[in-house]
Amino acid sequence: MMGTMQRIIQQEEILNVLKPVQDPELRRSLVELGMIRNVDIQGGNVSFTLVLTTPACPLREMIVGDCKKAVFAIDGVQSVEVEVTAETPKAKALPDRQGIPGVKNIIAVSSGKGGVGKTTVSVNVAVSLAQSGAQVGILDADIYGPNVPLMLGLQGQKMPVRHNENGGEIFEPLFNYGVKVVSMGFWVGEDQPLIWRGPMLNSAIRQFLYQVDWGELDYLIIDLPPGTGDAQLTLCQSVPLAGAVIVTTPQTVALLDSRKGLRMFQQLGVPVLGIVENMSYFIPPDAPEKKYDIFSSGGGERTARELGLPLLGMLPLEMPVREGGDRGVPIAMARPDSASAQAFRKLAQVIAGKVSVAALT
Ligand SMILES: Nc1ncnc2c1ncn2[C@@H]1O[C@H](COP(=O)(O)OP(=O)(O)OP(=O)(O)O)[C@@H](O)[C@H]1O
Repeated sequence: MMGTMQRIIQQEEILNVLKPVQDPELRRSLVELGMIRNVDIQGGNVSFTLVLTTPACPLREMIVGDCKKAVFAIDGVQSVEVEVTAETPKAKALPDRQGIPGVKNIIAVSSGKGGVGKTTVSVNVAVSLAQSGAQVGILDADIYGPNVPLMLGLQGQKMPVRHNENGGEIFEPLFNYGVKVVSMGFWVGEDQPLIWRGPMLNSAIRQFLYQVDWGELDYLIIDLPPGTGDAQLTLCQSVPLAGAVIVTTPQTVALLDSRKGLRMFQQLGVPVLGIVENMSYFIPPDAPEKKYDIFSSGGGERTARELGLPLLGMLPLEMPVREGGDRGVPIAMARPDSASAQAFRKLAQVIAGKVSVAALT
């Protein structure tokens, strides 16, 4: 450009305009949280890295937009390039709980009664988190009906075992759709009836938590058995849970049962992230634009309000969800554009967001 001197933009200016931009969930400055890194200025071209607190950040686009707007306000800026990465924070330690080395956040998925879709939610949330780029594991602790192997296409497989230098057994998780998987089903066979009681149950659960080579995980999802029995107690008292999610359907009975679950978590000092309403409405396969409230509407919302918990998500009842489960290809994987897959993805983001906020505040 003839005659005009190009203004030199300083790194300081970039950080100054970014300082007022907040992480909307944490309500704190991105700069102060250390989320802005590697600021680089080449003439009028600015680039930097935005380090989110979870790869499944629900507000990614909004934060990037806010950052760009702030930087473009500086005189002389011609382009802004934002590279987005994530570093998931580790859940807070809890007294008398033993964490799993390398595992940052352990999230329990529970339900008051069976058949409400707890396993379906666990596997689809796990797959959605993995799709976002997170490192994810799932522990199928539903000792009475371990369905995770079936739903993740790993039925009939066995977990490899190796021995450490002291001769102790170390289990290797299986792996599919980006998720490390451990299930009671890999150990005893899915159709083998087993009565788990007292010390045997406790030691089996502890083995699956602490004798598995989980590696580095951002999220370990635990699919709990339904109800509030011994297995649930052992799990909640062993590991420092980042939070529990309660899955319910809109029916009144299911809702009543959720209340018991909530009380159990509260008594054990486990933070409850909120309620998930599954089978909220039916989407017919021949008319995907329609919605039918089969089990009445607003139940999940009402319960969430009564229990003082957030409603984390409402999931449709759709035939491909069940078919995907039976075929061993979760809907989040098989049909990522379907209404259900989108609802699972959104749910996974909401859970990840809440877990990160809890870890950092
Ligand atoms: N949103 C949905 N749409 C269609 N089918 C669903 C949905 N959620 C769950 N199902 C189906 O309902 C059945 C029960 O679901 P699932 O096994 O996930 O429940 P659960 O609560 O884990 O049961 P349990 O713990 O008693 O074994 C499965 O066949 C599953 O595919």
